[in-house]
Amino acid sequence: MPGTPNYTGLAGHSHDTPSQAAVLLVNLGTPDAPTAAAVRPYLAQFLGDPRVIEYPRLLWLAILHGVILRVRPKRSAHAYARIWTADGSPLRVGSEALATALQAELASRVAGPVRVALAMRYGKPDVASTIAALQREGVRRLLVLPLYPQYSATSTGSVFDAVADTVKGLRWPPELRQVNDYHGEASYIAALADSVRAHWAANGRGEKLLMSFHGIPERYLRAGDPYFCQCHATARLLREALGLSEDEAPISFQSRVGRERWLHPYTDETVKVFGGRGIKRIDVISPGFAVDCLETLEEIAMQNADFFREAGGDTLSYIPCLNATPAHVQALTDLVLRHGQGWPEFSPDYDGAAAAAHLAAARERARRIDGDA
Ligand SMILES: C=CC1=C(C)c2cc3[nH]c(cc4nc(cc5[nH]c(cc1n2)c(C)c5CCC(=O)O)C(CCC(=O)O)=C4C)c(C)c3C=C
Ligand SMILES: [Fe+2]
Ligand SMILES: [Fe+2]
Repeated sequence: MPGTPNYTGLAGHSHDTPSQAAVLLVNLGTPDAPTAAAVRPYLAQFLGDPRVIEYPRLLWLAILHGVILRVRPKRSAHAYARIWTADGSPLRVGSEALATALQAELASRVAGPVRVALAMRYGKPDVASTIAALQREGVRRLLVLPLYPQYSATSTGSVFDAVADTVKGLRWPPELRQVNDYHGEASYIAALADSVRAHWAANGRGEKLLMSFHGIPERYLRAGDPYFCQCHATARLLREALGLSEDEAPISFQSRVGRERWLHPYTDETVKVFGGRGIKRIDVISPGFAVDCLETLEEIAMQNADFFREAGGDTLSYIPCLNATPAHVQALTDLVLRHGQGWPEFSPDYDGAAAAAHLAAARERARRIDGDA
C-alpha cells in the first residue's frame, strides 16, 4: 500500500547531479545561553544519552529528572556565565572558526569539491539536519571527524550513534567514513608541542607541565573503553616531543561528575599536591580538547588556578587549546587528506574542467532522451 515514504530522499533524482564530498566536524555542543533555562535542555539531552551514563535506564532517568536537572543547571549556568563571550559560547565560536579555517585550507589542498560542515552532538545544529542539508547540496561522500583526539565510547562513540541513526532513515545514504581518533597523529602532536614551546617563549616556563584530560568513570575503562590508554599515549608522545620526563610532565584527569570513581589521578587533587609541595608555578595543557570550552577556560584556568593558589602555589598558567591556529588546521587537513584517499574529489588527478564537461555531456544526453520521449 502506498503511503508516506519510510525513508527520506530527494525527489527528482538525476544522474547528472554533480557529486561532492564533505567533512562533517562534530563537537559536543553547548547551551544557547548561560542561563539555567538554556542549560537544562542541553544537560537533559547530554546526560540522558545512554553512552554517557551507563546505568539502569529507568532508575537513571528518575534520578536525572528528579534530582540532577533541578540542581545542576543553575550551577552550570553560573560557570558558563564566567566564560561567555559577546559572540556566544567559546565552544561554539571556536568550533565554527575551526570549520571555516579548515574549509579554506582544504579548498587550496584538494582538487575536487570538498565541503566542511559543523554539527553538534547535543543541541544545534544537530547531526541529522546537517547531514540532510549536505545531501540536498549533492554530497555523496561523507567523512565524519569528531573533534575528539582520543576515542571514548562516551564522546566519539556517541557521535557515531547519531550518524548511524541518521543514515538509517535515508533512502540513499552517502558513502561513509569515520575517523575513530587521532591521538597519535604526528602533526597533532607536533602542533601541541609547538604550542607549548610558544607559550614558554611568551610567558616563561613553569616547574611542571601538567597534561589534563577530561575523565570518564573508571568502570568504562574496565569494560573496554580505550580512552585511558589513548590519553596516556598522547601524553607520552607530547613528552617525547618536548624532551620531558614523566615527573616534569605528568598526566591527570578532570571534570568528574557524580560519586563513582573516575580515571586517576584527578586534576584538582594534583594541583593541590603541587601547591602544597612548594611549587610556585605550573603550566597546564588540555590536549584532549580541540577547542577551548567550559572545561578548560572555567574549570582549569579559573577553578584549578584558585585551588593551586589556595594550596600554596602562585601561578597556574593555562596553555590554550589548538583552536583555529594554522598548526591545528594543518593537522586536521593531514588527517582529512589521509582518510579521503581513494575518493575522486581527493585525487590529485581530479580534473574540474573534465568533470564539468562530463556533466554537460550528461545533461545534453538527458535533453535528447527527453526530446525523443
Ligand atoms: C573530551 C572529551 C569528553 C569526554 C570523554 C567527556 C565525557 C563526559 N562528560 C560528562 C559530563 C559533562 N561534561 C560537560 C562538559 C564538556 N565535556 C566535554 C568533553 C568530554 N566529555 C566538553 C568539550 C565539555 C564542554 C562543553 C561546553 O559547553 O563548553 C558537562 C557540562 C557542563 C557541566 O554541567 O559541568 C557535563 C555534565 C560525563 C558524565 C562524561 C563521561 C561519562
Ligand atoms: Fe564532558
Ligand atoms: Fe566541568
